[in-house]
Amino acid sequence: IDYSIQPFESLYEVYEEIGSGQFAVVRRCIEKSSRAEYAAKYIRKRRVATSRRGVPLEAIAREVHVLQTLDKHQNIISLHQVFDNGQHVILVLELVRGGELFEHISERERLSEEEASSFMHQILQGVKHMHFNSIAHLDLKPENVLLLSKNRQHIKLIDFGLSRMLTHAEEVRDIMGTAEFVAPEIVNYEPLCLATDMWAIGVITYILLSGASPFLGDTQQETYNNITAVDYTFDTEDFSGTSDLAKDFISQLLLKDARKRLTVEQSLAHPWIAPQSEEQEEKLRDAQTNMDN
Ligand SMILES: Cc1ccnnc1
Repeated sequence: IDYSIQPFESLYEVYEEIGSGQFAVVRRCIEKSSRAEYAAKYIRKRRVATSRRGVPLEAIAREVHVLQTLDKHQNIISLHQVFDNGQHVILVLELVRGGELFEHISERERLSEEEASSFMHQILQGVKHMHFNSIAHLDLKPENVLLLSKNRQHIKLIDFGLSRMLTHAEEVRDIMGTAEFVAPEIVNYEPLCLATDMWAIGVITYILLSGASPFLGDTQQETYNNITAVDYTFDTEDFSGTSDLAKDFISQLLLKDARKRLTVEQSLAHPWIAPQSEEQEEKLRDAQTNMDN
């Protein structure tokens, strides 16, 4: 995608804020020519290398490259256009109005196993597309999973600000996502890999089924200690009604040795994930077909 020359504001009408992060604000916008709605993500540029404010240009370029590489998947947000207005890079993204999976859970406290399995199945489809392209998300968490619309189960992965192309060329060690979801290799600054995402899949599944976070401590250091010790249990009353199959799925992901964790392919074949009802599969295939056309 070329950085459009015309100023963003001359081509789009900008409306209310719909999301915000450490260095980004997302606002609903409408493209004047097509009247189509999008989400404009304003990423603040880091002006001075030693500054802590804003995002370095090469990190922004990475996020754009990842979004372009992953384009057109029913479970990944799509990128429409990119602008640079001097202080910000503006990503014009597909608009997703259903809110965060995170809010959906907190409204419900916890989800049924069918609903949790369906959400995880879709997150795994998006992660499979990423891993097939040697891209690790490295910041998977319920806040980065949006529902296409309130009452539908169709989800989209967003926020590829920390995602990296993991080529064998360069080792990646210095990523730090959100404490609760990071794998032991991130806490220990060891080389990261695609399996780092699979640990986060295990943490998200645990939360969807129980409403509790497996490693969360009273301080960040305590959380990190719990993670590197892989110190978690199912015996809380939250898991009383949960199937052994679901617990088996989680326990094959929350393994300290990244090489022993289920890959995204193995996860999709796991019996707790695999038996998606035929009409559900049909719906998801239709969603992909619509994307391709
Ligand atoms: C918050 C957000 C981001 C991207 N698309 N829609 C909404």
